[in-house]
Amino acid sequence: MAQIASTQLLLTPNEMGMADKAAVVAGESAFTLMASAGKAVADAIMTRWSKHSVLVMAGPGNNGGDGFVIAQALLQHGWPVTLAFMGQIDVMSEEAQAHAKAWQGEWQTLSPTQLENAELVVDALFGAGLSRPIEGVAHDMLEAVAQSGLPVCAVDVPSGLDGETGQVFGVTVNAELTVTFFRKKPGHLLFPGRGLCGELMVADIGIPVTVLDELNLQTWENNPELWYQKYPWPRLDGHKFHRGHAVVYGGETMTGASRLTARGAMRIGAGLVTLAAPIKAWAVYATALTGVMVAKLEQSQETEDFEELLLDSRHNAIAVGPGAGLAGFERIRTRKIALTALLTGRATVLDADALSAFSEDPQILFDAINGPCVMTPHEGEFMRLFPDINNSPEINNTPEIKKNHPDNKLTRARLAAKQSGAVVVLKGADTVIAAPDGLAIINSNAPAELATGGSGDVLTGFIVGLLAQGMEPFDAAAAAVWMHGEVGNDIGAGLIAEDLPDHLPKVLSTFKTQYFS
Ligand SMILES: NC(=O)C1=CN([C@@H]2O[C@H](COP(=O)(O)OP(=O)(O)OC[C@H]3O[C@@H](n4cnc5c(N)ncnc54)[C@H](OP(=O)(O)O)[C@@H]3O)[C@@H](O)[C@H]2O)[C@@H](O)CC1
Ligand SMILES: Nc1ncnc2c1ncn2[C@@H]1O[C@H](COP(=O)(O)OP(=O)(O)O)[C@@H](O)[C@H]1O
Ligand SMILES: [K+]
Repeated sequence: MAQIASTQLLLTPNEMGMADKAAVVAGESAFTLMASAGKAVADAIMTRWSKHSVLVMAGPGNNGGDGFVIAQALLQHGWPVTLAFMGQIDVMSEEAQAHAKAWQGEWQTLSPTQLENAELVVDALFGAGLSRPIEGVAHDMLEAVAQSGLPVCAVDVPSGLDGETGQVFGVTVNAELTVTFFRKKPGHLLFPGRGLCGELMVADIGIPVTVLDELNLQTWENNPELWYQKYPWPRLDGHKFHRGHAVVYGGETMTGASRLTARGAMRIGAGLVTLAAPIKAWAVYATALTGVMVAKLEQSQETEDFEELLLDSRHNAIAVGPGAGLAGFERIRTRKIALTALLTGRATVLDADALSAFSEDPQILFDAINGPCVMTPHEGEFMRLFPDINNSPEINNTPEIKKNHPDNKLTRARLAAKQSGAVVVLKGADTVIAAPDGLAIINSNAPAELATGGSGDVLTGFIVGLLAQGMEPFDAAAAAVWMHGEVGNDIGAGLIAEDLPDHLPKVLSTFKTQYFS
């Protein structure tokens, strides 16, 4: 995957530091890298804004070094520039000192009063080297910038934002534009970080792509580049059995949920979809569904009937959870149905009630996962199923506290995948898809309109539909999440879950034209 989609790789600040060092070892000069970084930001500023009175805030490390380059470039183009420095020049890196010496304007010491005459702020206080919450004058300054409402261009990250987790260390600013270098960082895509960066630009500063080979990177931003080659397009000589047969379990009360799942599975191309439902609700399903077949599960022997249905090995992918039921005895039935699905060893998606039904003893569920499995919890379901990951004092107190901090959504999803043996799709505005072996993808194309009842049920349908067509769980989950986001964008305002499956064909056509013609 790394070679196919190198542009989608995400580097933590630490990994970016390693890439930076490897580039220097490979013959790039640190001075030139910093010059290119600063120039890229200055160019972006001059493209976006007309000549304004600029305040460049330069911090004590190389982020501040970039600030000196930016200030000088803008000054040379006739912009009125004030440079506000915080730090000690003689302890800065050689390249930062060299660029600081090249600054031909006036120096000032960082202070909130400098905002009075500013029309635009360049934030080069802290970048990848942020190591603790911001305090003192830097804190006051960032707070004053935030309150001023002035437009901000952030260098690498808005200062205070942790590029690894997307969390804020004490205080930060809301940037209108963020220019980062070489590759994005997870913190640019994970909330709240994503909401603080404004428009995000990635500048090529001359770091050779070959440095990535040495880094064993495992995190990507979701994009078809990652999985389009494995996408199961219908074969010219194919028939419906080549496209798999998905089985969706439907409960007795919330019948809409599993119907959305079944329709999602059909639309994404499963050859056949059977919805298996308890007899009490059978008529509802049978009346409402046309292309989807409905199988009856007799009263008091639903699990046995479900098991029997699955004896047919053509039923190659199963979804359990949407509308499965948690009230009273339904909870036990949902558990049994989920375990029956997992026992077949066939590709299974577990969502919603199939996750919550195991909140008291999740290990029973994890022990049953021996085949390809995708779990799609939202935050609430995740908390119920993985309380250890969220609350364990061990996790909060390890030396790697930052990496394992519960606010690190990427780490939480990875730990959950490892613990359960399933691909975990931790949903939200910044959905993370993680595999038990540590590979992870952050999704970034989903619009807020997707936050509506039933939208997750459709996602489950997309995933099971791709699994039925033979896609591997990690790829199927990534592809489905991306399609879901694209469909959401396509529909836009007014979106309801029912629309999602029926708008998929348009998104699929665009995808097909782009990647397969
Ligand atoms: N990657 C690339 O390819 C390239 C990267 N480049 C640029 O380099 C940047 C990374 O530079 P960097 O490593 O020097 O870190 P940076 O963010 O400037 O801060 C470190 C300083 O801040 C201090 N400090 C930390 N936290 C603090 C706090 N809360 N409150 C107060 N102080 C605090 C810390 O002090 P210490 O922790 O050591 O006490 C240290 O002095 C990167 O973001 C990008 O802009 C480009 O130039 C070229 C190519
Ligand atoms: N603010 C948001 N921006 C983008 N996508 C979102 C947002 N909130 C939720 N989503 C997506 O919408 C879907 C909601 O799923 P879920 O919470 O299971 O809802 P339901 O159970 O009603 O189907 C998920 O795919 C999630 O990633
Ligand atoms: K910054």
